[in-house]
Amino acid sequence: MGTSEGWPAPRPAGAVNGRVTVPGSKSISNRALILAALADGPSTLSGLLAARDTALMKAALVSLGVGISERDGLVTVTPGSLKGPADVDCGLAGTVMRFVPPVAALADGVISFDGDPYARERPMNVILGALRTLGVEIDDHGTGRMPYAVSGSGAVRGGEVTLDASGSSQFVSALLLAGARYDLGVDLRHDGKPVPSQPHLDMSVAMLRERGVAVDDSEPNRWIVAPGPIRALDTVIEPDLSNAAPFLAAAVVTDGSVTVTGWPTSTTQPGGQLPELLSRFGAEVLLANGELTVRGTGRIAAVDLDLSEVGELSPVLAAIAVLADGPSYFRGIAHLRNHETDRLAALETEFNALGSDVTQTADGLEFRPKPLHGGLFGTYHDHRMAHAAAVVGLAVDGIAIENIATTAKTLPEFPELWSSLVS
Ligand SMILES: O=C(O)C1=C[C@@H](OP(=O)(O)O)[C@@H](O)[C@H](O)C1
Ligand SMILES: C=C(OP(=O)(O)O)C(=O)O
Repeated sequence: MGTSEGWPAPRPAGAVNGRVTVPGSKSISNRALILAALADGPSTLSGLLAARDTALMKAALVSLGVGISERDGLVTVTPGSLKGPADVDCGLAGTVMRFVPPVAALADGVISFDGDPYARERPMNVILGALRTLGVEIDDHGTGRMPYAVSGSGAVRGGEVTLDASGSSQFVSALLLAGARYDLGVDLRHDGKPVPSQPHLDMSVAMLRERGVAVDDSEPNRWIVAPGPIRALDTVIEPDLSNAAPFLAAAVVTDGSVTVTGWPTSTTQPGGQLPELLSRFGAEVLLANGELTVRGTGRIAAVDLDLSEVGELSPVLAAIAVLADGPSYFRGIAHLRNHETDRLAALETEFNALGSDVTQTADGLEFRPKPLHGGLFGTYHDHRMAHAAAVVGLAVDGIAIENIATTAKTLPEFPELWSSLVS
């Protein structure tokens, strides 16, 4: 697996038909870990994702003094008194680099943060600036980027802060998740272009409320988190619906039928929009008995989609769009330039290298489908670029995926799950 020539993407002879079960949601897992670490007692988490991003989150919390133990697939988190010094490796995980500094601010001591080389390119200035306004001392050598150190004094004043979260919803989520533990809570206002990824904001608010925290989000672009305890909660993590996307896309691009088990009846995950999005591409979708089935219909329809709420689905949806029967447009995703890589540039470059005609716009992508040929698809340390390559590889001979191991960020089993579904 993963030679210098890349991982040969499976190219099935016919339709892909099958069932798949995907592991726990990255976004819910890392929120559950943070909230359990800040809670008023131990919490047991079932179905927690085991992947690089969650391993980094667990290691970060343990280094701050939180107890985490695992038995029979259950993870028990026992809050401890948060202390430095500690070094936190963020890898390339937005949820670690954004969500942990507001927790580190509650520790007593200096907590230093660094990560993968590209992590230093991902914007942090908004969250670091907001934390300073809330009374936290941070040294980032004046860069607004990694590496940085948070000097905690064991408590954070909190209170009012205005920030521009148009670059990432994670700036807001980060402050909401820790905010109840600040002396004054937080009263957060967004001022700027729209905040992307509304489902992820709803996820943060819902998970806080489930743990007894009072959050007022009734006014647009304002979130008030009351100070108070975060209740410990034993919980079951939903499957990662964004990681289900490539498997469902396999049905769309091969005229097959794929069922994902354990589909929640209601969810705050952006993947909850997949049934609607995939039907826009012409697929038939059936959500019944806790399973989602997607069937290809012999036609991949061109689309014009605003993906601002569901940006992380864009790479896989782009792999469908390059195979569609006409030009497609993705809008509202300028912030993807701040993800694991500049995803707009990466998708444009890699699909065009296969013969497509994809162009970046100010806030999205335009696709003019062309016959594609094989080649080595670069992934830029981005799990979802690898997923996109695997999807297009179902329909085009000779696609190889560079560094398939990058899928370990959120789904280490991807190569095996993919091969067993599509081969
Ligand atoms: O809060 C979260 O768990 C996430 C929020 C989103 O970030 P952006 O708002 O930066 O896109 C999403 O893309 C990311 O994969 C996970
Ligand atoms: C943007 C993503 O990740 P992160 O949590 O690192 O921001 C993603 O998983 O698509």
